[in-house]
Amino acid sequence: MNVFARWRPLAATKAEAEEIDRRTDSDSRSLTSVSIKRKASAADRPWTSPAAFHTIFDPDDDNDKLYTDVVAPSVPRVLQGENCSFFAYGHSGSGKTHTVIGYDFQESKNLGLCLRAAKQLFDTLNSQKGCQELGIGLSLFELRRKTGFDLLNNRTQCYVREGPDGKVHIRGDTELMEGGKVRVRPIVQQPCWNFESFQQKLVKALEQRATGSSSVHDQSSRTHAFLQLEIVNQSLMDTRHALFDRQSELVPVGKLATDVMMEEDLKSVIRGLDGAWVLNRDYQKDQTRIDTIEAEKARCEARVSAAEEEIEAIIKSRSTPCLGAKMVFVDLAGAEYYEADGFRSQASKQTLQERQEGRQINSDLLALKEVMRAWSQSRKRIPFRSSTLTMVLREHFMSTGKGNSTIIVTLSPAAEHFAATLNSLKYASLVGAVKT
Ligand SMILES: Nc1ncnc2c1ncn2[C@@H]1O[C@H](COP(=O)(O)OP(=O)(O)OP(=O)(O)O)[C@@H](O)[C@H]1O
Repeated sequence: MNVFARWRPLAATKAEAEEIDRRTDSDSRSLTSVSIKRKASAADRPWTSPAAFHTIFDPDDDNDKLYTDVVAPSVPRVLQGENCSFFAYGHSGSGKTHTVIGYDFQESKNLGLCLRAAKQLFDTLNSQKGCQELGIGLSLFELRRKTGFDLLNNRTQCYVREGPDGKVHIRGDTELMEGGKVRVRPIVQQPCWNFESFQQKLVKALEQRATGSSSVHDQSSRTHAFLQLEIVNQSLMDTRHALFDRQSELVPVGKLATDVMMEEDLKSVIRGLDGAWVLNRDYQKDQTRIDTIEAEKARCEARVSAAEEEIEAIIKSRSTPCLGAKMVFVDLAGAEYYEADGFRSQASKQTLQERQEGRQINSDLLALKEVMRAWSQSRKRIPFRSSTLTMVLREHFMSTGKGNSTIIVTLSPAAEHFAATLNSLKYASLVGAVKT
């Protein structure tokens, strides 16, 4: 994995008056290591990371510089059909949201990485022959504990489930429609055909992002936010909708088939005098009933498979290689360090629920680190199931080339955040220094 680090500027507050003493060293393999110590005093021993970082950005480097060095080199690969991902990792308040999403949506130098990427994609697609009909399908959801919230669909609650095909699906509740039809909404993907509409939809959706109290500040994003940009055309969008309709048809039929089977199984046994279950000789299993519903289920499954194949065919027969390519940006929830100095005062303001949430975030991040390490080393067993966060990311890791994943660790230079900064650097250097 490519690992970058970014120091944010000191905040103009009393608490951030003192700065961490830090030094950057490049080694012969062009990867960089960093040494930090709490104070400039000679008595304080520095901690030095392994050579694990591509670049360490200074507080003066703006989002534009980061985009040019970190994300822009991946755009030609996306245009060739490859998937890429970018994760922002760091303790609460270190600058993840500023980096990935940004807080200023007007000034181009301050745009978050995802918006800048969308801008470059649109500029390139508009200037290339045969690409004018392409757009970006935007999905945006946040993950809080084990539940997703679709920010492009009024924060509809979604659930992360592994399907019988072994794939992980994120879907809302089953909705009852007019005429008794049901629908199971997947995460919404909004097609955007120009940058302005992409920006508008993103900014509106971000208004729904949840904030809460972290051990550092009160306006912390206590969720992992996933932004996916997929290159789409109208025909791909239409076929996806057809697939969702067919999946919705399958849900009640599949449930009915299970119910019928269970009912018939239950009727065909009775409890004997000794309490044990024995065959009910007075009941003959209604095999015709079972076969009828199983045949209906098989028909629905075949319709789902046909729609899936149609999507595959559209992507395979693409006249432009980038159709279906994805860029994923993840603004991870901030790691929490309760015992670290500097965090105690704010941490004591947190509710029990917020502290439990903080522990859940830490365990998600630990699981992610293990997945990244196992995946980078091409290990046979990758522990995707160890958390909901890694389950959600499974499909993405499986479809992304090794060189196409990037982690950006964001760091506070304030001495009072020393312990948290040290932890973030240790985390990132463990991922970055993996021998493949
Ligand atoms: N590189 C930077 N340049 C200027 N300001 C920054 C930078 N990084 C962060 N900030 C500012 O610091 C504050 C905290 O940043 P941000 O909200 O991005 O942190 P975070 O890591 O996402 O926190 P949390 O995990 O708690 O949501 C914001 O006011 C942000 O504008």
